Amino acid sequence: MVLAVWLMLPAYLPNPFAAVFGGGRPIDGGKTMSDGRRILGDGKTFRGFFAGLICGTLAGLLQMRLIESYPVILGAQLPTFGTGGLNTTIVVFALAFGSLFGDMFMSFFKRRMGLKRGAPLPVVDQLDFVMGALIFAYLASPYWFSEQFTFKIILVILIITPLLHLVTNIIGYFMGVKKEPW
Ligand SMILES: CC(C)=CCC/C(C)=C/CC/C(C)=C/CC/C(C)=C/COC[C@@H](COP(=O)(O)O)OC/C=C(\C)CC/C=C(\C)CC/C=C(\C)CCC=C(C)C
Ligand SMILES: Nc1ccn([C@@H]2O[C@H](COP(=O)(O)OP(=O)(O)OP(=O)(O)O)[C@@H](O)[C@H]2O)c(=O)n1
Ligand SMILES: [Mg+2]
Repeated sequence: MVLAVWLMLPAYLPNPFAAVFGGGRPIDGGKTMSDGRRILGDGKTFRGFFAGLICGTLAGLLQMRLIESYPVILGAQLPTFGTGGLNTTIVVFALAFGSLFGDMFMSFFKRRMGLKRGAPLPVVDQLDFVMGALIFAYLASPYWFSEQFTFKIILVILIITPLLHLVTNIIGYFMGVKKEPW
């Protein structure tokens, strides 16, 4: 489980940071589509996107520094991101970007379904950013991705993420960062 969380941290962290620092100008500019509904909604802002992207990428680069001193945590040999050098930065960036993109991508469909901003869509809300992160991480480094994201690791991610998402959202709700605890 530690491996799964380690690999996903650059994808996990953007969303809470987007929630903390989000707000201001919405990415869709307030525009609606032919169905009369917003393209993305007020829950997707430039500030949240870039704050999440920067924090997620920095987290991954920090992990690369941490691994130099602590290559093993809780008995698990920690993997590096990517194949080294620039590819490492590209993979970390891809995990953070994919996480935020996946979240936005599903917000688009939530609006098309007539769901208001903040309305829950169970399973989708918990896994949209995971799908985005995995797709972009694969595109960034197919070889590294297939080495690290084994079937078992992906299964663990699909099981623990809804749990982590729920707990984090509840924490965020009580912190006043989220309007809803989901
Ligand atoms: C171990 C268990 C069951 C729970 C631990 C939960 C935990 C460590 C939470 C971290 C605390 C935290 C980051 C609080 C932030 C509160 C906040 C600002 C929330 C607002 O954002 C909530 C939400 C917004 O995204 P949304 O658009 O999808 O609604 O964020 C969604 C949450 C995620 C995308 C997943 C976040 C997961 C983490 C931050 C995992 C952090 C894990 C660790 C620090 C290591 C834990 C170690 C092990 C071995 C589990
Ligand atoms: N790119 C982003 C993503 C998130 N957020 C902030 O983080 C909060 C939580 O994100 P999320 O739950 O995904 O947004 P919702 O408000 O639930 O909107 P949606 O129904 O589109 O998911 C948002 O309300 C918003 O304040 C942001 O500003 N910019
Ligand atoms: Mg939401």
